[in-house]
Amino acid sequence: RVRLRLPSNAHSFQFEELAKYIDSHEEEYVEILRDWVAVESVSTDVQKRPDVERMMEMTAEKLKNMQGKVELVDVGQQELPDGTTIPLPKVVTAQFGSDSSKRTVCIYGHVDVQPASKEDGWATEPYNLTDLNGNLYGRGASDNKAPVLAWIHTVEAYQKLGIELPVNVKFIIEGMEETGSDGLEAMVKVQKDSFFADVDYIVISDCGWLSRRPALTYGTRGNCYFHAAVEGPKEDLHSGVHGGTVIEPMTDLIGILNTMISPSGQILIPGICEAVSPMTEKERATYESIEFDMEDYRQNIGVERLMHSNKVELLAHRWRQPTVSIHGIEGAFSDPGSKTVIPARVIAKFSIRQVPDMDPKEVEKQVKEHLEAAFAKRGTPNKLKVTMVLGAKPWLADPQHLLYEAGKAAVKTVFNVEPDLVREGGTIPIARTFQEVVDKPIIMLPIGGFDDGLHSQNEKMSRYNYIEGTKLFAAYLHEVSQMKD
Ligand SMILES: NCC(=O)N[C@@H](Cc1c[nH]cn1)C(=O)O
Ligand SMILES: [Zn+2]
Ligand SMILES: [Zn+2]
Repeated sequence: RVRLRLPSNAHSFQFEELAKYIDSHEEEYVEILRDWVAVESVSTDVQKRPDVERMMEMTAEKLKNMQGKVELVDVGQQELPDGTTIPLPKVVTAQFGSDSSKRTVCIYGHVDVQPASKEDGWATEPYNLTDLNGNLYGRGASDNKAPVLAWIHTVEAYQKLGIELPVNVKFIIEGMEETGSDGLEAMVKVQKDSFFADVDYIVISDCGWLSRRPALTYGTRGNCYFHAAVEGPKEDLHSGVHGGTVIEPMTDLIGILNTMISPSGQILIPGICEAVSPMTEKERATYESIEFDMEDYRQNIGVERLMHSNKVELLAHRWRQPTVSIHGIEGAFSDPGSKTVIPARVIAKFSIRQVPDMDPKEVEKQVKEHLEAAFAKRGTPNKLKVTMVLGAKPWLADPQHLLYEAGKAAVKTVFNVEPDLVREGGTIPIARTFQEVVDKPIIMLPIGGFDDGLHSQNEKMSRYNYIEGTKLFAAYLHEVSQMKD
């Protein structure tokens, strides 16, 4: 495609006007976030699938009302553990502008959320956006509904002010990110030469700052998610009547889970740590230069002691080392009160965050072999089945790329500081697919706060980050249009 090179003053940038418009629409932006948070679009719970579908419809509606070219793309069926299938939520795509003399930026985001209930220990109702002391509390507020809305409001602000968009903007918004972006990889492959054909850059705003300083993100960890099922008696048993006569599935399960990681956090599964690319001196120096207060971090997450006592080690273990996390056990008694039961079938859910140069296929083999050997050693008559349900690879970008220079300039415009260049411990499962299939540069441009409580109780988005973040996006589109490549 022949691209017309524009003189650098071709789009005189009206940042002040945009910022004023955004400020004056704050309450409207909060109200739409309230409507979005009210939708319990939990992708991990199939009972909530109608809510996820409704959320996708609402997203499409909003974009259609802005005269975008919008599609709700069918991405097929999800196979459930019992072998039945249900339709996956549709993926929303939208396009604003198709001027071949301009660059095209594709914004990715998601509008599904992690589960939440007041009983988990929330101070407020998780699906009722609560406005307290400058913070907007609600499930999905930061991850990822407010950032998606901030991008939509950015385009809307340009439109409403009659300022020409400096770049063409595309959106791809999904409703299954929190379970591993089911169906999206296949869709990206199918649409590589259609929807993605004219995309120059991909921008993702589904992560957070490291501190109060704005950040640009150049890496995410991947994730291999496992289910380990142990099956024993045909039904649950009374632990008084039968306890002492059967080898309990839960005892076996806890026993093998305990072989994966040492008390000090060392992964004990052979082959996992050996695959990790060693830290270079340059990387070490970069980590050393990052302003990060370990004590603030410790207090913020509320632990007595962190696993690492120096900043470089701590950041490395958040960003570029694997970790094993045990999330829960299905079939185990977990209600309040006491029940004297021997559960007949229990399924552990655990995951291992992935970093360069780990390979999920290898990890699957290593985990299965390790757990099966540990199980065999127990000499139990129970049955074990280990399944890897997600194998998402890590993503790493070149922070020297012009996209990051544009990010620095936009941060400077809005916040008048230099951003931190950071990596992210969490996973955006589709990031690596974008990198490999679409093969266009990606930047992660976060607006979430370091203390937003993603996936946790009392998740929030501050009004400050929501509004200033919208301005950041408005400035970023301008900076991308001005990049000299
Ligand atoms: N905001 C990104 C995020 O929270 N992603 C999830 C994705 C995931 C990984 N494994 C299963 N889902 C995360 O936990 O990192
Ligand atoms: Zn997210
Ligand atoms: Zn999330």
